[in-house]
Amino acid sequence: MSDEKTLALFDRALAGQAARDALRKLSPRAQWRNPVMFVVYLGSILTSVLYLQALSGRGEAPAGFILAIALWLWFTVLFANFAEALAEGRSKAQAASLRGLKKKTWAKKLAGAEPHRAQGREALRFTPVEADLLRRGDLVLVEAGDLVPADGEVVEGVASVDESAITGESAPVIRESGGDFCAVTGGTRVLSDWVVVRVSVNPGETFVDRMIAMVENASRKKTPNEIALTILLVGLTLVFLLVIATLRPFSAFAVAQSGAGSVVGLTVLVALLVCLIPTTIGALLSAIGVAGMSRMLQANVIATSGRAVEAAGDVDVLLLDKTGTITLGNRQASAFYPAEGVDEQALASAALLASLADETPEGRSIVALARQRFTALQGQEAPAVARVEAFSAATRMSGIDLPGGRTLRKGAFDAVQRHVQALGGAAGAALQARVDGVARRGSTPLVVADGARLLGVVELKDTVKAGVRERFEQLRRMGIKTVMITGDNRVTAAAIAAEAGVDDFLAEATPEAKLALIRQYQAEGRLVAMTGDGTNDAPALAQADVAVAMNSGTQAAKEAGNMVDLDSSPTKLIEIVETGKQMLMTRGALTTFSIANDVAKYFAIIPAAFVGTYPQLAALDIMRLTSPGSAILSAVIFNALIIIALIPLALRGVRYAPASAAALLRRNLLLYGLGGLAVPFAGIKLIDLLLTGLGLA
Ligand SMILES: Nc1ncnc2c1ncn2[C@@H]1O[C@H](COP(=O)(O)OP(=O)(O)OP(=O)(O)O)[C@@H](O)[C@H]1O
Ligand SMILES: [K+]
Ligand SMILES: [Mg+2]
Repeated sequence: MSDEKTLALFDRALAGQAARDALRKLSPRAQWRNPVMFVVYLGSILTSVLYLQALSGRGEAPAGFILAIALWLWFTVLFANFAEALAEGRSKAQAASLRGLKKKTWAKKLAGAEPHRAQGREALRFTPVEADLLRRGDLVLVEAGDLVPADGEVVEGVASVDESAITGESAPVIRESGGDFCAVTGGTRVLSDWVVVRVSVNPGETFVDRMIAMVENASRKKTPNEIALTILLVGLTLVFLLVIATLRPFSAFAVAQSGAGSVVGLTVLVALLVCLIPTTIGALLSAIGVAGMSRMLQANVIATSGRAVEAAGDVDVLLLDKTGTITLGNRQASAFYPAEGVDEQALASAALLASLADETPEGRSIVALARQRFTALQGQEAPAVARVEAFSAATRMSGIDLPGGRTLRKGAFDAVQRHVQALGGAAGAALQARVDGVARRGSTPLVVADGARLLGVVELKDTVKAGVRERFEQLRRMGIKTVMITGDNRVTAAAIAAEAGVDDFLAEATPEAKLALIRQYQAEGRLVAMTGDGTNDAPALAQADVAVAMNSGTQAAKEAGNMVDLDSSPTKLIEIVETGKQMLMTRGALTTFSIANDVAKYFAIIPAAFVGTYPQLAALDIMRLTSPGSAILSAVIFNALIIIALIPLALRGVRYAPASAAALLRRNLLLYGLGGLAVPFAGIKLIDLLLTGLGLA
């Protein structure tokens, strides 16, 4: 995404909108959602009523004092609303720039919903329709220069697509049918060739729409950590409510004010309550959550649940796919190794036949290599095929059956061996050495069988991505274990794992094995994160705590995940984990600050309110504030202003450096704990001096 998304913290237009929204949120229904601030809200109403009462009663001094308290309580509520509205406004602005993709475009809708194996472009008949009339399952033709009219999957053809509208990367990407890179996003542009796309979502149900709805707080459910914290805050609030209620008869301050006791006394108690309950974190909690979500959006990740963002902060096991995540992924055939007594061309020809109907990148690369090495195979057309066996992660094999019973297969050695033995053939132990030789280089060996005969091995080269090793180092420092998962054989997996520097790996993994591994880690109480793009990843993505589906992946993978990475870059998982950690740390830091800064108010309000009855409380009056009234008013004013002062920190998040959790906790407790204790003393004293200077004390 382009950089306009990194909005200025107090973007003027957004601040204005947030101020208006803050007033709109004054409705009881909206206020009720935040229990701590709801108490302040009730306090504001109560003191406003008390002010009116004082107006009609004797002695005007208390009325002015009560009005000041009431106003600053209303400000406290408004500042809290403003913080939440500002965070939501920023996220909406970001999400809206994503929604900007939905340009009004036309679509070339094909008749029928099944991709007829067209004999090329001219066989395709289409009718132009409005893009937002398309429905899930429709087939559309997208040609070079066309905008992709809706999110979908390529079911026919290969094309290069410019996804810069969502990734900011102008380098075109290949989107093709059959592989794990088959998804296209509405609003991106096809640059070359043509593809038939099956629309995968109805308008309004795209991930962007779901993100916008969630950000608009309509569907942003509170996350477990937030719920736990809210329960703590509500508990604290109730404790102070009880304390204040029992203090009612003792507030001699009221009595000291000769007779206006009940009205002013009650006001003082409300002021005391608001200053003692955790309003600072209560006011910012929601803003911190929304800001965390929008930081995810800044990383081009659409989180479909707040819980996923938070879980990202607690993740301690990362499952990474080998092909396409740790390695570049477009594994290419690089050599044919015929078995004893088989000539290379026979091997190449069988491998070619077994791959003519194979849409995977591996299959295509075998056809290309065979044709490039043996011109005789150039013209070889697909024979009359009785049955195509498509590749699946379960069988780890693919091929064709010819009429007359001849079967051609290619795939993982163990899988093809079982296939050949089932046909009564030999296990081909002689090939084992060749297979291991290829695998030890980190390449994937595909064994080819013609009927019950093993013809030899095809080498599929793959390379580990640059920078992967350092990223895994960084994750280890954050206490996160990396595990490589691959359907590939053990020897290849071990070679790649050693080169990439992962902590552990699972080879010959079937989708069930991946699922079982996640469950096993979760049973040990760990939170598991994984990225996936293929349909075979769907069950595992559904099970993982943080499941990032590639935007280029299949719809099934995206539905199963709880995050979508628009850049489809598998190492994005690391950034996601860091953003999640940062959000949890920010929440912890501000909670610490909030609790700490409430302590100082004891020294400001308690002596002021009760020194009449208990003269020995004067010992607490270390701030030497001007008068009981100004002490209480200064505390209430500080209690409101500190919310505004902490909004930038809540939105930007605390500075995050990958270090061990213990070190980070110590730093935050010192900084925000001691800071929280000290700042209010200075703040309240300053306000008191200001009030005195203004003759308002
Ligand atoms: N098109 C294909 N035809 C036949 N066999 C294949 C094909 N593609 C892969 N294989 C075999 O199936 C095995 C499993 O493939 P799968 O895609 O599940 O895992 P992978 O791509 O090797 O690794 P990863 O799980 O990281 O994607 C491969 O290691 C290879 O031996
Ligand atoms: K408070
Ligand atoms: Mg794969």
